[in-house]
Amino acid sequence: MSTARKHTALPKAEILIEALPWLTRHNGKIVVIKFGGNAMIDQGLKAAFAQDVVFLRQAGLRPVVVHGGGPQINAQLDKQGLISEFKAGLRVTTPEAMDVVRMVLAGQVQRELVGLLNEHGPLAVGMTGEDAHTITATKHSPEIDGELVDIGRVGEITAIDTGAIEALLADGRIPVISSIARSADDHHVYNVNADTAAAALAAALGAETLMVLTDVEGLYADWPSSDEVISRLTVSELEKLLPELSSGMVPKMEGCLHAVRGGVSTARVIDGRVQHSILLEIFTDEGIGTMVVPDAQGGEVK
Ligand SMILES: Nc1ncnc2c1ncn2[C@@H]1O[C@H](COP(=O)(O)OP(=O)(O)O)[C@@H](O)[C@H]1O
Ligand SMILES: CC(=O)N[C@@H](CCC(=O)OP(=O)(O)O)C(=O)O
Repeated sequence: MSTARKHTALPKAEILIEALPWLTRHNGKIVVIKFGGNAMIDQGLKAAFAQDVVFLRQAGLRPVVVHGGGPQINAQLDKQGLISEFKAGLRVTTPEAMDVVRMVLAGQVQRELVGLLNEHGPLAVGMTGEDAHTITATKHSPEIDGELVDIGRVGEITAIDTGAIEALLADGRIPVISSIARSADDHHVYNVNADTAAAALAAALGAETLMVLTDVEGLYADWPSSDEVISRLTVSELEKLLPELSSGMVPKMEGCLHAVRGGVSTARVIDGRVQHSILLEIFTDEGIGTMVVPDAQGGEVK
């Protein structure tokens, strides 16, 4: 090799070596990555997301993707002249709306992500929570102002069967999961918030990390008046903060709490609008978003 080529290759070798302790520590670990519909802004970002996920897989981790699609569902409901309404942060899902949710999540968003991942090899396999009893739910009626409210076909998760996901992981695949559940009570399918589904899957799979990609930098301490991001907090600190949070952040942070309480080592909310945010989060010591850790590891609310 010429001296000039050695010179340009050396910084690249140093970058790879810097990642070695991290790669060694996380080898074989499951990482659940939730890609929010609001973070799927353009083709470039989606392609970079796919590259990051494939990179993790090729580096020896076992990524599982759970995707959202709220804005994409809104657009399709709009086209069909159906109303989009949210209560307690959840979509009021009539039987007609459920058909649209299922079509958009499983037939559109999931297919697109599977396609992007599979540009890198025969890796991704798409499924919904309906498949192989992966997610079972019962009808969810949230309490609003002290009253139980009927919001239609919205599911509350009652059981997770990780068998199909584990079989795919054992086969070296990347499962890409839509947040739709089957019901054990009736023959209907139910709409589950994708953050909630990702967190429940992370806990059930014994994942090392849950990463939630969204359209903000992380959890803001005093939203919307300030954009100061809380970089790290413990589950107890998060629990105290939960009642103050508003709509979009509620299922995300409840999910992070559930995941870490369920044994996941860290749950992170990161900015999916930043290209390669997954790799940035992993390869920078302090991370780029908000990290939720168990109480034993201590935190700081900034
Ligand atoms: N404390 C907070 N910190 C950050 N974002 C917040 C906070 N409270 C509410 N939000 C809102 O939550 C939104 C993210 O949730 P959501 O719209 O459901 O995204 P996604 O499609 O990624 O699930 C942000 O865009 C912001 O408007
Ligand atoms: C019950 C409920 O609200 N389900 C969500 C499922 C999709 C989702 O969660 O998408 P994001 O992650 O992009 O918000 C919905 O219908 O919008």
